[in-house]
Amino acid sequence: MSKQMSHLDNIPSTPGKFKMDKSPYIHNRLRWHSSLAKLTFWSFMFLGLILIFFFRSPSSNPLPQDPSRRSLRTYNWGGPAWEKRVRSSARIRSRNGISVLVTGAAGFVGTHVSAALKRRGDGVLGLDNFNDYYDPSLKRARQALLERSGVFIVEGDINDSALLRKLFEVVAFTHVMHLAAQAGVRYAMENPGSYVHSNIAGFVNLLEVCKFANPQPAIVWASSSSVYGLNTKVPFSERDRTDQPASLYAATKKAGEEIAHTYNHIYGLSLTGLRFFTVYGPWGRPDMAYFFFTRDILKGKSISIFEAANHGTVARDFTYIDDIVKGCLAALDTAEKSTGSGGKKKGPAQLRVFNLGNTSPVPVSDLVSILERLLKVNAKRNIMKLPRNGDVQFTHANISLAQRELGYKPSTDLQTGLKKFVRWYLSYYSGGKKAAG
Ligand SMILES: O=C(O)[C@H]1O[C@H](OP(=O)(O)OP(=O)(O)OC[C@H]2O[C@@H](n3ccc(=O)[nH]c3=O)[C@H](O)[C@@H]2O)[C@H](O)[C@@H](O)[C@@H]1O
Repeated sequence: MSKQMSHLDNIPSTPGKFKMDKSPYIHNRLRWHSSLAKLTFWSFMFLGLILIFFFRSPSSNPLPQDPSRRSLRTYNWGGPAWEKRVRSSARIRSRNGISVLVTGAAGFVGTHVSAALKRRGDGVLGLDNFNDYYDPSLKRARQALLERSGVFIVEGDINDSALLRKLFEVVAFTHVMHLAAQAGVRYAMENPGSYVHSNIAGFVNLLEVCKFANPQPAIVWASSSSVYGLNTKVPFSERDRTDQPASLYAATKKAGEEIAHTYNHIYGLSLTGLRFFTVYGPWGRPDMAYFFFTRDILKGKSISIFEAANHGTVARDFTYIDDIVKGCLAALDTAEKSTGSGGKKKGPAQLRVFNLGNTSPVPVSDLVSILERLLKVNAKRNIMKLPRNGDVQFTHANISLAQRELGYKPSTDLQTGLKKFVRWYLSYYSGGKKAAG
């Protein structure tokens, strides 16, 4: 090795600069050639090893922190007992009921929608990968809640085509309520890959399986108010432009809407996208401001309240979960059948997008004041400039289309909704004994 190294040291880095005349090896060409051959051989070996390492090592992934990758672990599914649970959970128990595959069923909206469907006698089967974007024990608690009402959640990823095909083999779902997604606006800067994985690749995979299903299901799925991006005209209407997203999250939801158009156009899938406006309530998401503000106020930790340039107000059209659930069920109930079969379109199919908001934006500082009153604790407010990490200054929904077509009529104001949230929060975390994720 040391011998080779000495040769290596003597080989010029740029062959053009190699002056043969002055080389001490000029009289020993044979030895030099054999050394060169050895060097080439070892260089190739070395390169090969590097390549093997690069392609096999998990750290070669450009997004090593991607938590959704953990969801790619293999899940146990299949077998007669498993199929029996799937069938039983998806069995329709009321006249004119529907059978719905709910993706993201252990998520916030997914749990509430699954429970509501089950209550009215529809067949419901959940699917969730239980990733750890936020405290998975909260997802497990939601799962236990659903389990008690007879909803089985299959553990698996929407990117797993074999699993999805199997589910459609076992149950002829009439509808899919697609809520599995990588949520959160700010986290997209930390982990862009997880948004592409779930919101784009996962959605396409689901649509691919749905297009071949016989019968094809009607699909209702979660888009987002964030597609309105940097728009300044309020309230936001479905007819407004959606081509200036402020976050990768928003861009993936916008992409989802375009993908939905394509699958509707080519394969006759009936598709309804719901643009949710900052949904909150009991069993909510710990990554959302109202949730972690509550946790931090109770802990006496300071909270960051964003404001726009020149002390501009940052506001959200906060929408209570029960109103959102009603909108979701109405979207399922008014969804027309898909028209294709065997992967082929037979005729035009329904394609819809609706705003599901509350129509009354509330400044974030008012949200904090309401929480202070409900918690009877003063918040330590740290007013901060709105960071440029995906947040938009305000959202405000025009819901006349959803009102007309879905009978959607939100009825919970922020004060009432937060009261219900706080009651749940205090009982779930039993006075702060359990740490909120
Ligand atoms: O409506 C939507 O489409 C989106 O609503 C929420 O996104 P966001 O409205 O940003 O909700 P939060 O993250 O809970 O933020 C609420 C408000 O609090 C503000 N905020 C957030 C964090 C913080 O530390 N301080 C603060 O003032 C934000 O700027 C925002 O105005 C969800 O997180 C998204 O998944 C969803 O798609």
